[in-house]
Amino acid sequence: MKTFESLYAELSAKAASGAEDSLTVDELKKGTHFIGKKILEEAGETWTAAEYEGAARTAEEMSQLIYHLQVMMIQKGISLEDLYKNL
Ligand SMILES: N=c1c2ncn([C@@H]3O[C@H](COP(=O)(O)OP(=O)(O)OP(=O)(O)O)[C@@H](O)[C@H]3O)c2ncn1[C@@H]1O[C@H](COP(=O)(O)O)[C@@H](O)[C@H]1O
Repeated sequence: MKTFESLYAELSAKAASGAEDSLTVDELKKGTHFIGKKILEEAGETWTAAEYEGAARTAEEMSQLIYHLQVMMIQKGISLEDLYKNL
């Protein structure tokens, strides 16, 4: 099972490697505007799931939101420490 930290490390490694089969690498190439739209999309889907679809579906959408947030972190050079100091 992955954690927030292990996923961030995995995505950072994917970004550094430029792996051609990586959706993360693809998304980073599409840039900030695209990633931002995904964050909005997944945030909305999280809200909808929370209203109408139960905990399991909400957790699934939250996981996708966290993923795209992490892609944006990497895109903008934001470290875990940069994030944690603001929590
Ligand atoms: N956790 C995720 C993850 N969550 C979401 N996504 C991306 O988001 C897509 C699914 O959500 P979308 O909204 O785009 O697609 P959808 O079918 O509309 O799904 P819903 O929005 O309806 O829920 C996937 O096709 C991925 O592009 C993810 N892609 C990757 N990961 C993790 O990142 C790791 C690295 O992935 P790669 O970079 O592709 O190797 C993987 O091992 C996973 O653990």
